[in-house]
Amino acid sequence: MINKLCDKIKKTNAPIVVGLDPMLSYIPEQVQKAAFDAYGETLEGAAEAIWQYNKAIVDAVHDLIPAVKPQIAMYEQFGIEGLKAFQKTVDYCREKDLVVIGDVKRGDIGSTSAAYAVGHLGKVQVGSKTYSAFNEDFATVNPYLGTDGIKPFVDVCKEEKKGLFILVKTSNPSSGEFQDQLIDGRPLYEHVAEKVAAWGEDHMGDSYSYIGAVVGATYPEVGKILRKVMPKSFILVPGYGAQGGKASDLVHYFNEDGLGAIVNSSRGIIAAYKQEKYAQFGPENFADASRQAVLDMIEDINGALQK
Ligand SMILES: O=c1ccn([C@@H]2O[C@H](COP(=O)(O)O)[C@@H](O)[C@H]2O)c(=O)[nH]1
Repeated sequence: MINKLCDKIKKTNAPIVVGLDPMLSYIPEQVQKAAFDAYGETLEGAAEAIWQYNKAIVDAVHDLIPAVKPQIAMYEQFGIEGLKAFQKTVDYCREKDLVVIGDVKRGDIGSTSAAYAVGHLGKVQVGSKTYSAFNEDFATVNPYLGTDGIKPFVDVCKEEKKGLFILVKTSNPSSGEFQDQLIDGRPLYEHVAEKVAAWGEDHMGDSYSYIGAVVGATYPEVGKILRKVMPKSFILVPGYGAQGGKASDLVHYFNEDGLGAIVNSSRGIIAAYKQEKYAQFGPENFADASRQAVLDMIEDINGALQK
């Protein structure tokens, strides 16, 4: 899967990932109305609205991008119906040949991590049969529990040729509270990054490891350091756009081969029609606004990389 991600980035010339983080408040009136007419103002109605919204956006942008990153929290808030919409979204994006990064941020003691890994990346055994439940290509994982919490994910990734993005330095304002704490004179995120590099050593694709890292766009100086600590790890970079990360800050997250990082934008793409810049599209053409926002993001990132 890491080779597919690299190939698709080269083919689209777009080191970006569209975050499918649907909130009802982003979904235009007409999409909500159609869903509520069919299912009422119920959890099922909400799930239908987010599914139709996602589908329209994916249809509008899939040819431009290598990958999507559905954020499971936005679906889980609607319970089982929301999770069904998550699954439909994952399946639809895979049908469109997109790499799917499940932003699920799992991680627990080993036996529990094994169940998470099976559910999101592997196959679950039911009697004599096996099923892929959610079937994402990559999942985000929290490393706080240490090696025995990560190993089950790595084992499933090896079996299935799938990958991980492990939280190393997150984009949020408070991320430094724990992640910047010095241990033996170096911040915790550097220690975690060394582990990510080590965990990935024996699960390599052609050029990059299947085991990648999350490093926020909002801490570019840290990104520059971590790129060197994990030269073979792909970096998933959230925080561009809505959280303030800028393309010019992201140049050092990439390697000299032009690969090694993939920049996420969620609200900035899926709710583009709400921005003044894309107001001419109007809510009825929300998916066209998203397409334009993707084109602008690609130009912005590539422009910075070529300078
Ligand atoms: O450090 C992190 C890790 C994950 N995220 C997730 O990425 C998106 C960002 O959404 P935007 O709308 O582009 O701000 C969201 O799903 C976060 O949970 C992150 O932001 N930072």
